[in-house]
Amino acid sequence: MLSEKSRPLIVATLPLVGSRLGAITPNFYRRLFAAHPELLNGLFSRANQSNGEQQKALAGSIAGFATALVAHPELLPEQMLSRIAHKHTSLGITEDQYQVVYRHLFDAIAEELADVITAEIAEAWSEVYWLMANALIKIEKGLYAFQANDKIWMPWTVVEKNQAGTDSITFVLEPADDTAVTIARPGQFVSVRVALPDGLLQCRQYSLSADVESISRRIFTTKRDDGGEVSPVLHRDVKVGDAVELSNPYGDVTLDGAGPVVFATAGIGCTPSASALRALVTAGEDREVLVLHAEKNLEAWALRDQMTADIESIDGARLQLWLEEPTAGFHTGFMSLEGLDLPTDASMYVCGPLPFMKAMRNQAIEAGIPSTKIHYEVFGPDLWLAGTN
Ligand SMILES: NC(=O)C1=CN([C@@H]2O[C@H](COP(=O)(O)OP(=O)(O)OC[C@H]3O[C@@H](n4cnc5c(N)ncnc54)[C@H](O)[C@@H]3O)[C@@H](O)[C@H]2O)C=CC1
Repeated sequence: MLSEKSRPLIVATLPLVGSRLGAITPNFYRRLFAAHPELLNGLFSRANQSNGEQQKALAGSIAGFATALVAHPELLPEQMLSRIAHKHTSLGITEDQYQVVYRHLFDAIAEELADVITAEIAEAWSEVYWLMANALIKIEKGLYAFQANDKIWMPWTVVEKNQAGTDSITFVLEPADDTAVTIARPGQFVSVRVALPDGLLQCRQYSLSADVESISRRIFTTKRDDGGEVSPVLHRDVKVGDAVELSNPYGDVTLDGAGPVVFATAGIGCTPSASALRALVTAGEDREVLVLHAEKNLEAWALRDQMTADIESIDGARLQLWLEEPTAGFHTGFMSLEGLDLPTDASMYVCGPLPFMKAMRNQAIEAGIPSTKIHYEVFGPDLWLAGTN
């Protein structure tokens, strides 16, 4: 809980700190990587450092956390913390790293706010930082303890590499050693760590796309991002028989409970809903499921065969498709919920490009689905949660 002493100081300085975060976060990362260059090898994304997205996400989450604390000093923003904790654990973040981040972040704040900062203001912001850090440390300990092993990275052997639609590939992997495997939940992701051509280790999170309950294989599907660093290596360089490092499964946007479900997905964002559909089929669970999917054209849909077969075998499952390229029998253009018969008691899962998710969430709320029942998965730095709109 934020102390009564700190609260007015945070309220008074939040606009100023918020307006200077654009300078504070790059200053922080400069300091952090100067002192710990090893963090760039296998932890932080080089691409998101150079395009500035990591800085924006950090700035947004500090501001978002402080804003939430000021509004409700007795509550911690659980959903926000849970999302960050799942991402952190998939990268192997440890408790001691919070102290390292604290030192460099507060040195950066002291430098960038030198004209206004006082010892009292610094102390109030320290309190905010440690409220957030300690809450994350606690959640992350619980997530690590839940795993079947205490490893961060495990070697898995690629046993199949299958083209999936025009731009994606489905990788099927088997354990390369005898580390105990955690059973995943539908909707979860793993971090995948590969060496780039220049030797730097880099990780990305990919949703499991099928058979999440298996302990003998992992399946994920990834779209090639030509401007990216990791998916081109996976698509071009990783061959059947190669070992790839995977984390344990994480992610809190999972298909739980019973009742009607709406999946609204676009592009490669279909992967978590594909694993959820497969889980329903495996469990022999029939329930009302509305699958809404959007693509450029039919050929681009990475998991078309798997998802259409699974939808057909679930009693109560229906599919509606939007294609940007006009195609007979399907909606044309971007997805729209207008005029659809949405079950208003449904849980809704949204995944795809950020503008798509924002549009779907707004439209679903208009259509009467409560915001608490709308779940979304963001890949990459969490710019939406960060409140940058
Ligand atoms: N790599 C992965 O395994 C996963 C990636 N993602 C995320 O999905 C996103 C990219 O997916 P892509 O397949 O490349 O998407 P894309 O750019 O090919 O777009 C897919 C579809 O999204 C819809 N769309 C695009 N912009 C829209 C807008 N402004 N409003 C409404 N609808 C819009 C369109 O129907 C489009 O055909 C990335 O942000 C990625 O982070 C999500 C899940 C898994």
